[in-house]
Amino acid sequence: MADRVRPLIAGNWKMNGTAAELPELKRIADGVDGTRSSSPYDALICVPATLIDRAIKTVVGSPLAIGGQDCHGAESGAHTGDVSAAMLADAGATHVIVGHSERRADHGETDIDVMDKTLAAHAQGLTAIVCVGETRQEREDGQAMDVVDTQLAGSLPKDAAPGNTVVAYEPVWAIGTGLTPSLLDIEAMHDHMRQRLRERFGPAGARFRLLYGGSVKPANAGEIFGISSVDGALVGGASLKSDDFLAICATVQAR
Ligand SMILES: O=C[C@H](O)COP(=O)(O)O
Repeated sequence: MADRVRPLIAGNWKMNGTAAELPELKRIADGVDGTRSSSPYDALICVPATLIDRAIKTVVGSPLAIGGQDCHGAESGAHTGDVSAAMLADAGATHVIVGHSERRADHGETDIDVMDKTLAAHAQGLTAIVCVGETRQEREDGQAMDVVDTQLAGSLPKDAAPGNTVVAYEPVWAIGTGLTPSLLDIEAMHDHMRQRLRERFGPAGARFRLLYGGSVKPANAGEIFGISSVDGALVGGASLKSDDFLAICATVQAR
C-alpha cells in the first residue's frame, strides 16, 4: 500500500444531469470520506459544462472535486458550441477529461487533437484525464497494446507529469456494456502502460495515476482495485447514483 499511487475515483456523468440531479451530487459530496488531506483517495465528478458552476457551489466544503468532460485545444475564438479550458477553470473545475472514446468516435478527435486539449488544460492549471483504449475488433486482432501505445505516444505532451495528467485505460467495448476485461488483461495493460510511461518520462512515469474505466460497479470494483497497477477508476453509469459511487469509493478504502 505504502508505495502505491494515491487512488483517484472519478465519475463521468456524460450528457446527463440538470439542476434536478444536484441533490444526488450533494449526497456523493457528503459521503466521500474525510478531507482532502486525510482521505485515502481523491474523488472527482466530471459534470456537463452547464452544471460546473452550480456543482461547485453544491459540493463546497467537501473533498469532492468537480471537473469538465472536454475542452477545446484553443484558448478562445470562433468555435461555436465548444468550451475552452480557461472557461472550465474560470467556472471552478480542477480536472478535465480529454480523448474519451465517445469524443474520438462522435467528433472524430485524433491523438493530435487530444494532445492539444491536454496542453490547453495544463496551461490553465487543470489536470487532464487522458483516455485511451482499444475497440473489440482491435483486441480480437491482438492489437490492444499497440493501439494504446499509439494513443499514449500521440496524446500525451512532453510537459505531462504526474501532477497534471492522469491516464485512463478504457477499453471501448467495456464502456456501458456490463463487460469488462479479465483481471489479468487489465493488469497486463496497466503494467504495459506503466512501462511505457517510465520509458518516456523516467522515474516520474512511475507516479502517474492509471485509472481503469469500463463498467466499473460496486460488485467488481474491489477486485479491480486489488490489481496493484490500478490507481483508481473512471466510472460512468455508476457515478450517477450516489449509493453506487460511494460503494465504489468504499472498496478503495478497504483495499
Ligand atoms: O468515462 C467513463 C467510462 O466511459 C465508463 O462508463 P461506464 O462505467 O458507464 O461503462
